Amino acid sequence: MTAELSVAGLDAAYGASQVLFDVHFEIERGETLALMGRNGAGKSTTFKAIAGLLPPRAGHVLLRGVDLAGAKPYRIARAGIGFVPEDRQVFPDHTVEENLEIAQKRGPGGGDWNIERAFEVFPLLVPLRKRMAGKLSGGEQQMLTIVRSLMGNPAVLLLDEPSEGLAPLIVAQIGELIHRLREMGTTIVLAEQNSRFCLGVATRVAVIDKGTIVWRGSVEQFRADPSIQARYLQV
Ligand SMILES: Nc1ncnc2c1ncn2[C@@H]1O[C@H](COP(=O)(O)OP(=O)(O)OP(=O)(O)O)[C@@H](O)[C@H]1O
Repeated sequence: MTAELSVAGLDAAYGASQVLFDVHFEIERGETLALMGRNGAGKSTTFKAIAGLLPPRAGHVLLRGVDLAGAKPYRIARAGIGFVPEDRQVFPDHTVEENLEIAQKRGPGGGDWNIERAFEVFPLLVPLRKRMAGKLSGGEQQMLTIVRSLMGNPAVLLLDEPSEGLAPLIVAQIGELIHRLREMGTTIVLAEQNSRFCLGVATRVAVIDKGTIVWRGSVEQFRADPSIQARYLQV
């Protein structure tokens, strides 16, 4: 079976400074993979390299068997990789509805996401529909950026630290949103430092340390071995 997304031998650098070394992982359709690692381990850089924002120096990014490594970001997005960066880039002077409209297009993910469906599936957004995105709370903006990325009907969604900087109650709501997406069959790679959060929503785990994948396995295997957390995730 061809993996939905397969990353292999990925090297990436900022100028002369190489930060990713042979990053590799695979994800099957409908799975949620938690990419876990400390601050600075290389999670965001991995996503940027996959999404084409930092063209990789080497390696493959296969989406349903088609290699997208090094393609322009818009082509990668159009091919079906949706990326939600850490810094929640909403269009602040547009309403929630307009933010969703701007992103709406048919995609290869086979989904049939559109604005009306988004409001149906995520009713928390309904009362915010006419609000300016710049006036939303951090949690609401996070929810909006995730739902907005669905408007392109991606095959795979890359979520970079969606729980970061949010209050526990809001983190729980974001967790529910991701759960909901998973139940609907969305394929998700979730970069996180917050292990409690991501173990609640993920099916598989890959641990990255100093730009290299150091462990891969199921959530059950990860939970059963506290030494992994102690070695690679605690400060
Ligand atoms: N624009 C940049 N220029 C140079 N070095 C960078 C740049 N962005 C990140 N780095 C370095 O690359 C390494 C990996 O950073 P990255 O942001 O991918 O880590 P991360 O696991 O996502 O951590 P964080 O949770 O802090 O985002 C770090 O050593 C970081 O200092």
